[in-house]
Amino acid sequence: MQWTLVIPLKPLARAKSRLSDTAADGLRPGLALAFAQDTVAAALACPVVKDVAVVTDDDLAGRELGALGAHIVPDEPAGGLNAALSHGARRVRAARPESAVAALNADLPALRPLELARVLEAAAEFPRAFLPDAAAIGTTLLAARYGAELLPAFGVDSRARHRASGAAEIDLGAVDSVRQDVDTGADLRAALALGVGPRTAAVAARLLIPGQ
Ligand SMILES: Nc1nc2c(ncn2[C@@H]2O[C@H](COP(=O)(O)OP(=O)(O)OP(=O)(O)O)[C@@H](O)[C@H]2O)c(=O)[nH]1
Ligand SMILES: C=C(OP(=O)(O)O)C(=O)O
Repeated sequence: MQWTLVIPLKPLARAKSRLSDTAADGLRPGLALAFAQDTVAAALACPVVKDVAVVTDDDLAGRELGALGAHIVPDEPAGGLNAALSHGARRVRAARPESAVAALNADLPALRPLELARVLEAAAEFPRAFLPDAAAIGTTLLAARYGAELLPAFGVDSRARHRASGAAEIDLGAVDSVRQDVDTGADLRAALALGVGPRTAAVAARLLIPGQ
């Protein structure tokens, strides 16, 4: 099964506010863009990913991620993360109704294409499935096969909401790179320890990160 990924991205100037103690205001938009670039590049290199749609209103991010090969969908609902994801999934299926779609966070700078493939192959066993984040509280990926609606419920405590919605929880070892979202300085250190993509590595080298 081949998947279309829907990746949401906030305007860079407002992104990653919880990293303000790790990256100064002047560096944070570039860091958020680097996370998104490394996430999109790894997603496009995944053998079971057919294409990637990024839902964003950020002009610079749209240009840079479009140059990597993503389709850019404007965040027309402007109603937050879940509205953006539902909109992206509807757009994908308006063009190709048979699409298998999966929402993936844009803050996975350590993402490895073959780990993503294992997660999507596991998701293909269920109408809807999700992967909990590294903290085991949130979600990094929510998948819906042909015939199932995505019904995204991301945000604080989304693991419990996705489970309650009937989506199957994917329980796989050795997929840390798909689970390691970066919200805090501690998350960034964990991602650096896993090994991040080249754009994040270049920006992170300009930050003073204790323990690095
Ligand atoms: N298109 C779109 N994407 C969003 C929106 N809100 C959040 N996202 C994206 O959804 C994913 C998870 O978002 P959060 O972790 O809640 O937000 P963040 O900007 O990454 O970090 P914080 O500012 O620290 O909350 C990231 O890829 C965000 O860029 C939105 O309103 N529209
Ligand atoms: C939006 C979510 O992630 P974050 O922890 O990045 O806010 C989520 O886990 O549903």
